Amino acid sequence: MIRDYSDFLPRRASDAGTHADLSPLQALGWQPFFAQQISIEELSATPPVRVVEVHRNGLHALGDGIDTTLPPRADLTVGDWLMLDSSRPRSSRVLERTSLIKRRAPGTDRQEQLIAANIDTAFIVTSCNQDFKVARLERYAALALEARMTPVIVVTKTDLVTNPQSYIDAARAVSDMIDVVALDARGDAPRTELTRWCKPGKTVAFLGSSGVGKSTLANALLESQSIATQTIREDDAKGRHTTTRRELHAMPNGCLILDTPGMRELQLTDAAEGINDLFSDVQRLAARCRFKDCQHETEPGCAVLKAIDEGALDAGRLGRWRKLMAEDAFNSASLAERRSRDKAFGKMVRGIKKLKDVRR
Ligand SMILES: Nc1nc2c(ncn2[C@@H]2O[C@H](COP(=O)(O)OP(=O)(O)OP(=O)(O)O)[C@@H](O)[C@H]2O)c(=O)[nH]1
Ligand SMILES: [Zn+2]
Repeated sequence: MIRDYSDFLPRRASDAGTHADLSPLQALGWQPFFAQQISIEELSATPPVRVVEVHRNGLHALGDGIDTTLPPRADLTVGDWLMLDSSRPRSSRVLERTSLIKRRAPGTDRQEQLIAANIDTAFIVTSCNQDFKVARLERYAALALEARMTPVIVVTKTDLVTNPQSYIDAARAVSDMIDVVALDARGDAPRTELTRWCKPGKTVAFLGSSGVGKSTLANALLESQSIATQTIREDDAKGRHTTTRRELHAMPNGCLILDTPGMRELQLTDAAEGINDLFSDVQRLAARCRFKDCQHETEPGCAVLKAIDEGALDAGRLGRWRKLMAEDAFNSASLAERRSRDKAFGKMVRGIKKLKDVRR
């Protein structure tokens, strides 16, 4: 099948404005952070390529004059940079990432699933309807902070409610470190409101449930209709999971955009730091409790309970913090368990092999 990648590749410099200054690699999001990891010899033997799309049969990767498909690899995801070893593509070295989004895969085997790598800004998208849930915003924000991305909350569908301000206020309460943008995703607003995070050579991603307008926002920034969108169900405002692939697209100015499929379930794993960063208000209070190991339940001298009593902290927020910490601890512990089990199993297999070799 021949695909048209013209939509991915940045347009000619003449209609791209600032993008004229970018080298072909920079136009794919190449940054000094990656260049620092390689030697000149490595660069000439194995040129860098970026995974721009993940599909079932492989990974589509682009580089300077390179357009190739690599076999699928569980340790690679969209946005990754690797040094392409054309004789042994499977062994191509993956460069250290500036950021990595992962989650615990849905289902019973608590495998870690890589969602995207090397994203600078994460637009966390929700709408002024039943999708709007503070707990979900906190979950995504903790994930973004843990992944070392800049989170920005985008509240769409402001045109569908008479009082969008209540949604905006609730979104602002998630963290005073996180910017909140509220808009109608279908008009010019995304371009005027979101472009300050969309600089040439940077990579931004849209995260959020199905139907909240991620593809609509991406299309607005891409100034095209290349990503399909679909109306949501009227009864519960749920989307129809229109976006199924994870794929990078280039904006006319040379910023890269990742549209992700709506995630039905987002379980945090290894995200304690992100959760702590997001709930720094609770952390700050907890530091003032009389007991170091205060559980903020019934202890005397508990600064957290005092703040709730005085109305300075919302009891719901404390409850959600507890829940995320517990979930993260559970998922991380079972992941650690699984890793050590796999290690022990590997050791046993190697042991048996050795034994066989000796017997031969
Ligand atoms: N009125 C209104 N409709 C919007 C807005 N943003 C998106 N929509 C509509 O909501 C529906 C879903 O939008 P999409 O952009 O497909 O949502 P998505 O988040 O990409 O959904 P998935 O691809 O399923 O994950 C479409 O019919 C859009 O036109 C908005 O701000 N206002
Ligand atoms: Zn306490």
